[in-house]
Amino acid sequence: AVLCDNGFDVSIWTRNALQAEEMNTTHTNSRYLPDCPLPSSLKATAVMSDALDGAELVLFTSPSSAMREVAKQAAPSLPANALVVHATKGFESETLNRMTTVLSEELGRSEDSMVVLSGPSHAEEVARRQPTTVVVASVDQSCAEQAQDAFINAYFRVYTNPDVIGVEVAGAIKNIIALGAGLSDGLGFGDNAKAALLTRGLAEISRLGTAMGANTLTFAGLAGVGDLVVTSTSKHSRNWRAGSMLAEGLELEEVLSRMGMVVEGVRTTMAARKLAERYEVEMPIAEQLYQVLFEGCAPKTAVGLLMGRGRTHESEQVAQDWGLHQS
Ligand SMILES: NC(=O)C1=CN([C@@H]2O[C@H](COP(=O)(O)OP(=O)(O)OC[C@H]3O[C@@H](n4cnc5c(N)ncnc54)[C@H](O)[C@@H]3O)[C@@H](O)[C@H]2O)C=CC1
Ligand SMILES: O=C(CO)COP(=O)(O)O
Repeated sequence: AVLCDNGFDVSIWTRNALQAEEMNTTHTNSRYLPDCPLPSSLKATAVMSDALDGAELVLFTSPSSAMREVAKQAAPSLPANALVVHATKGFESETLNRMTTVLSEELGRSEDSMVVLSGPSHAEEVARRQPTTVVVASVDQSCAEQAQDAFINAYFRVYTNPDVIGVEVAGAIKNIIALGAGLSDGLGFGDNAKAALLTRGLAEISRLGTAMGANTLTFAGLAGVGDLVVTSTSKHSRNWRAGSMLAEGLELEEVLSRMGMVVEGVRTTMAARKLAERYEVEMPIAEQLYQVLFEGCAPKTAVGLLMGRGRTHESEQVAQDWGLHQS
């Protein structure tokens, strides 16, 4: 919708021909974005090569679990000079790769030319043209600027950032904390608990991201604290909603089937546990979410374990998490 508003000729690909027909005829997507009219100039197709024909910019937005499969299908028809951008928030479960790595492998392009678009941007609000700010990150500044030029407009403000690792890690891990925020709210805990979860959650994001090579400052920006806040507090957030349903005592499978849309934080919790081990960082909130999601731990027990952790000294921890040296 943003690219249509900016005057581009936009084709959207879906594997579902009926959905393509609905988008072309009634200009709606009732299954995934109800009550949001789509631009009448948007063309939908279930034929990948038609969607990619002559494309100058290709935006990949599948769930992380489908990124490799979708990129594989796109590769043969991808125009050589098309700018590749993605807006997916997660890791590949099997390899723990970030999405730019998956795209680079499948598309045979340099990872440095890939762009990631991230930040606090619920689709429901963007489609209604409500003010939204995002980041486009690429190692190649000219690629980031091309994406910035394409997307920026009066209601969609786009910042560039060279820190692809930081932007991708922040976008993925905040979903775990948002699940935790939904659980906390669902359990009836208050604003104090949520503030603690967000603050200590940001410390975990920063700790892992920095160990993976990110610039710590990215976590203070839109892709970091910005997206963490929106996903942990918005009524639109699927991760938050999934967390609040878990607090009601529903089984994970039941929650996912009721959601009917991707809840990236679930797979990301598994990935984060492995990444924490690989990079030797502590992620106590992610670990407790793992226990609740996959090991049958009662949410209240998990909260008790978090609250009862060994005593520590905040400024030393903050300095470490944010890569600062204390004098
Ligand atoms: N919805 C939002 O507001 C935002 C979502 N994101 C990210 O975008 C990604 C996608 O999220 P949503 O579109 O919201 O999810 P969704 O669950 O609403 O829609 C996913 C779409 O992908 C399709 N899909 C699933 N598996 C597929 C496969 N194997 N091959 C082809 N198509 C497949 C589904 O049919 C559906 O059309 C996620 O990583 C999410 O974190 C990022 C920013 C905002
Ligand atoms: O990343 C998002 C908003 O920036 C979307 O979050 P949910 O997947 O939890 O809806």
